[in-house]
Amino acid sequence: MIEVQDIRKSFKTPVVKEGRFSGIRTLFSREYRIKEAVRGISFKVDRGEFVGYIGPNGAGKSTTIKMLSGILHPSSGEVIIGGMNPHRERRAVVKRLGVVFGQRSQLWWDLPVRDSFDILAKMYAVDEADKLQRLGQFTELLDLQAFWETPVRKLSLGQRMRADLAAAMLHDPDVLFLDEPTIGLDVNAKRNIRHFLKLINEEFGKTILLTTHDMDDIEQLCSRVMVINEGRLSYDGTVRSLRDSIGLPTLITVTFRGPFQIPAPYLAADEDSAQARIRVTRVLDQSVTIEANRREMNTLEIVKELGKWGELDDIEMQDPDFEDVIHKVY
Ligand SMILES: Nc1ncnc2c1ncn2[C@@H]1O[C@H](COP(=O)(O)OP(=O)(O)OP(=O)(O)O)[C@@H](O)[C@H]1O
Repeated sequence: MIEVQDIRKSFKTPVVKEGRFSGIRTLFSREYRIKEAVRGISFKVDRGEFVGYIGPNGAGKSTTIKMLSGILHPSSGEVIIGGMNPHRERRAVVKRLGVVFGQRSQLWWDLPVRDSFDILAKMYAVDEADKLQRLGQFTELLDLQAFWETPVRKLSLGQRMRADLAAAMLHDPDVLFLDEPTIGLDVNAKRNIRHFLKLINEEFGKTILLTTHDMDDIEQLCSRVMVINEGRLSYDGTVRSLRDSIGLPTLITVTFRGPFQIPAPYLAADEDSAQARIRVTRVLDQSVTIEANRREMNTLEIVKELGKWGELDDIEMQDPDFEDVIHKVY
């Protein structure tokens, strides 16, 4: 559905002059700085995938999304969406794309929400019956009715984001590019947006590329995640294997039914010994909490080992916090 072949994007910006009349001198300066925002990225996204596209500030995420949606022209490389090039066949591609930039609305600021939808329906040549059918669906899913007649500038951020998402879906695109759709939202509003995104991916089969700084978005929505760092992809795979590859310890708390005995080497966790693959971090009555690295020992091995210490009654696992995993990747 999306094919990206070695895309690059450099920005040329004038070097800012210091001192008196700096503005005017910068304007007429011939000195430029080249910023390589995207430095050769390739990937494919299949129909129906929900892919997270993450990276630190300034990594090149928005620049990539802008190249994919045809807003920016790559300095080199090629983008193909649904078999078409977004620059050469802009009109046809735009019909198959929905784009949401969380920081900026595509709705008309001073007009009631309803009017923006009327304009968009005309722009995308959505016929009246389809428009009404989709609006009915979105109104129900995103509760648009409450602010249907309100000018966009008076909407809360959560309402505005719901309206923007519905607007991006009005022409029934196959592919959605979402750049920070949950930015600045409270817990409840985020949950509503995530619920909607999950639904349109799973029930309506939309292919979604999601940029976000909220790792809960990624964990709850994406099966696959791509990490961009300084303009290059540094990871492309499942969220699960990203966790595992980073090798942060999993916390496991076991409760023993009767007496139990922790072998001495596990308590005196010596980093170099083989036993250090399991480290006891807390003992409280019948429960023992250990840290183990699942890159070194799989779950079954860990449980087998713990079973030698006493009769197991209960076991609880806590994966490393995804924020911590990502912190290591960045
Ligand atoms: N129009 C532009 N002119 C010059 N430099 C630009 C332009 N757009 C982006 N850049 C630079 O390119 C780099 C990548 O920017 P981009 O907005 O793609 O990052 P990002 O990963 O989306 O960051 P963030 O998470 O902060 O939104 C940054 O150094 C940015 O300053």
